[in-house]
Amino acid sequence: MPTYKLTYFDIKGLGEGIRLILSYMGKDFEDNRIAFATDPTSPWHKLKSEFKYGRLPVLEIDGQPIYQSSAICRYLANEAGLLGANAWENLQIDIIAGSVKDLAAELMAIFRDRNADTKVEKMKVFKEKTVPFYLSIYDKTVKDNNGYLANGKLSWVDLWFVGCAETVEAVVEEPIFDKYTNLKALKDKVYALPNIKKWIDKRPKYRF
Ligand SMILES: N[C@@H](CCC(=O)N[C@@H](CS)C(=O)NCC(=O)O)C(=O)O
Repeated sequence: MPTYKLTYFDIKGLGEGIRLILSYMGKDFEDNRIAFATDPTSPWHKLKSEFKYGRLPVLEIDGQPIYQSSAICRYLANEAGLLGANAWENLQIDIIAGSVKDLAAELMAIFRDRNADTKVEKMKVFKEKTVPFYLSIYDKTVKDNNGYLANGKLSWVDLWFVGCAETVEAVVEEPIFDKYTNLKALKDKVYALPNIKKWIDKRPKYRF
């Protein structure tokens, strides 16, 4: 039985989908969390150079580090049975995953902004334009895809999206899942999966 150690920040963000997939697989994993802070004086900045790409999440499998959230998800999904059935189906999953990363990157850019004024302005644009742009696409996609983001069935991108979207919801301080009802149904369905429900019940509570 391989050992799993996930190092990420004490947020959901790009790491929660990995926690959800490992939970779905019924794997025990070490949930190593680092205080989320982006300023140069934070503890993370002392640790950053210890990680090959200076970014998290990093998953260690039997001590072997692997990088890039979506690559990690895809790797685990192979064993979890959460990939598409063929190259075309995997393409549909990757298209959604790539766009979720674009959304996450926009949010990270705001976190990294050291100018208080531009930060407020960028957050306003994120909340009023960026989030509705992506979420209305995903909501319609779920509606047209039998209740899932790709291929009309559960895949790793559903789990990864739900984890990221919870962070977005907390950051914009608006109940986005109430507004986008197809996404709310997707989240409820994912959280009702028995192993995931166990994780949700025991996971640490963080603001985002
Ligand atoms: N492409 C990477 C992006 C990782 C990334 O940007 N992680 C952010 C947190 S969500 C991070 O490590 N930020 C800290 C930093 O850049 O110093 C992935 O998908 O894993």
